[in-house]
Amino acid sequence: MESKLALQVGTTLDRFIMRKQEDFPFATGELSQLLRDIALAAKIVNREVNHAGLIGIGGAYGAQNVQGEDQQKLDVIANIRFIRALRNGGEVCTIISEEDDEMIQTGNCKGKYIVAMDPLDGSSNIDVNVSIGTIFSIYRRLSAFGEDGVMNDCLQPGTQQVAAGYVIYGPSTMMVYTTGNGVNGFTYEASLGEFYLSHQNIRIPENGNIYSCNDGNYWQFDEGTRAYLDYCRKASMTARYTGSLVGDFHRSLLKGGIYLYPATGKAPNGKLRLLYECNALAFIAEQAGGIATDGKKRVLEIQPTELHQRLPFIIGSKNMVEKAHTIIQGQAVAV
Ligand SMILES: O=P(O)(O)OC[C@H]1O[C@](O)(COP(=O)(O)O)[C@@H](O)[C@@H]1O
Ligand SMILES: [Mg+2]
Ligand SMILES: [Mg+2]
Repeated sequence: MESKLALQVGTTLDRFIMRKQEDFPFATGELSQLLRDIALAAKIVNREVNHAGLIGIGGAYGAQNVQGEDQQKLDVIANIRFIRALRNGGEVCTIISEEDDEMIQTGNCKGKYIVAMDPLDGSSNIDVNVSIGTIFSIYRRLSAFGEDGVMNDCLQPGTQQVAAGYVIYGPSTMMVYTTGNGVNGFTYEASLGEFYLSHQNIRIPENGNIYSCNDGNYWQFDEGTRAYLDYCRKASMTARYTGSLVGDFHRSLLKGGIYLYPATGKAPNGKLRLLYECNALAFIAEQAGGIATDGKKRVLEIQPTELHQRLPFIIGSKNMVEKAHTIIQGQAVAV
């Protein structure tokens, strides 16, 4: 048995998963296999994202999803790829997807896990070659084996996640995830078809100088949020907003920063979805030393009531999110 040396940068994702499994004497390998299934689907979607313009899979699909958003072809293709990989992998009994109104039963009644996913995040950026992503949350089922998963299995608070992560399809493709023991990032080497450990034990800087928010909504935000954005400007902080949650969060994770998608007149409950966008990133942020809230409450403690529920979202460096709270809640004035 190979000695328990620290895992080196350049370790394959497969080996990393295997080695981490050894840390759990009672682990039975299903979660490890599920993480591999997600990585497999990510490799396929990565290829399609890279070639979208060449093989005519850019652009609109011509239908709307349950959110009333126009689906892009890649939203639908990524959804199919991930569902297929999770179904064939056999570890998942039920899937919640941004692109499907209802729970998706995979038929794997012995499957231990529930996956909530945003198959393609940042859809408005697909055709303009800006980073996009996939977001996933993994829960253990609560209901008895042998049956399909039920709504209760799917409406668990974020604190119950056993693993969560995202894939970013950008200048390089990376998979970043946590199983509750820190956050690690793997970069995809397409010519070898492997993800390699490139960012070990990621810690989000407690402070940063970058704020990320769709400023075009400024006059739709409440007074507190406007006061915080005024503070960011007066403090000459740097504004960065790509319009892809995964891309904007990934930058904050590595460099420090804060991302906000507050409630607006158009989206009074916020735009982002608790089950398959915010819970996963909140788990990652907290595991990396950051904070994620709905402006008041810790996202992970929110009890979900609907599959596609939305919430206002603030996430990022600890001191920056705390500062935002004090200004937004009117306990401090902008400088
Ligand atoms: O265009 P807006 O209103 O700024 O919204 C951008 C936000 O919406 C999203 O695109 C929503 O995610 P989807 O693309 O998965 O629907 C986020 O990635 C992004 O942060
Ligand atoms: Mg999304
Ligand atoms: Mg999406």
